[in-house]
Amino acid sequence: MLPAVIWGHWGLFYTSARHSVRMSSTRVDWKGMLANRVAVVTGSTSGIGFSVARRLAQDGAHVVISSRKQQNVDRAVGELRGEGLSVTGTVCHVEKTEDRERLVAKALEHCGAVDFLVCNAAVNPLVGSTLGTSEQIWDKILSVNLKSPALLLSQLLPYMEKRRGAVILVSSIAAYIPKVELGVYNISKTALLGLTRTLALELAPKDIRVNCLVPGMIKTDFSKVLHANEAFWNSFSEHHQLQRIGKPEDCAGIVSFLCSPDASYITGENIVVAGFSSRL
Ligand SMILES: NC(=O)c1ccc[n+]([C@@H]2O[C@H](COP(=O)([O-])OP(=O)(O)OC[C@H]3O[C@@H](n4cnc5c(N)ncnc54)[C@H](O)[C@@H]3O)[C@@H](O)[C@H]2O)c1
Repeated sequence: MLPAVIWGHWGLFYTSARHSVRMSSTRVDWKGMLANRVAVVTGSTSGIGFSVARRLAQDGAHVVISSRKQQNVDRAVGELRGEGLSVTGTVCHVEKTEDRERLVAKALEHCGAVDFLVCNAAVNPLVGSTLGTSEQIWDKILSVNLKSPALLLSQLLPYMEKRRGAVILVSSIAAYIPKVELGVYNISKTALLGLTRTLALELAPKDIRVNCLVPGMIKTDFSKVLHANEAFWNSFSEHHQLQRIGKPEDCAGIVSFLCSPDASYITGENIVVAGFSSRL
């Protein structure tokens, strides 16, 4: 029973506690923690978004998968359904109004309401210096990474009210430790910290919590251009206290926790999942 006690009183120990429960012979069934809840995850056909979608569904939520290509949506939905999870999916390029409308409609098919929104989609970071960036690239990065989460939330909000739900924005350690190679991406991810706080204030009266996941270097296709670059990795890994690169699963449990009732008094926070603390 110890893991359950740990979970109840110190929610942040949830991931390891849950893991130990799964590994033990006396299994405690955690499924159902997010039962009867509906989650929308953008950019969820690969990497961190896919891992988050899988974990929310494992914890009982019905999850709506989305990203830009139908074939990727079909593959992700097929894989998770094959694991017995409750998921649906649709194409949603987060910049496109009509795609966001389609995503909202798909999410409402399950029970007419939505509980959780995880804004994970973002455009590839490597653009170089801020002052050398064209106006077109500025617009693209700010549109996908910053504006689209707010616009999607405003479209979903009427269906999230009275559900005591949660929003998770996905920033980056680049917001805390900017790297010159990442230019405008650093800025878009820093602005998400401000969006988190502003939305937390705006939505508190509706009992909707808004928090921010701040991943460090996580091994995905998105970050390959960075972690496969020896010079970049050597300079970045100087920060690391845990001597490894992160896995998408390292981010998934914390998102599930932030959606769960055990996080019901947490809002406006940034949670760094980076293998180090920028404060140490
Ligand atoms: N991997 C890392 O090291 C790292 C570090 C810090 C932050 N992040 C953040 O984590 C999030 C996920 O990144 P990842 O590493 O899992 O990348 P990934 O490339 O594995 O996944 C990104 C997903 O977003 C989708 N996507 C991209 N642009 C989109 C758009 N316009 N509309 C809809 N979907 C779109 C892709 O199809 C893909 O499914 C991003 O917000 C990224 O900024 C990643």
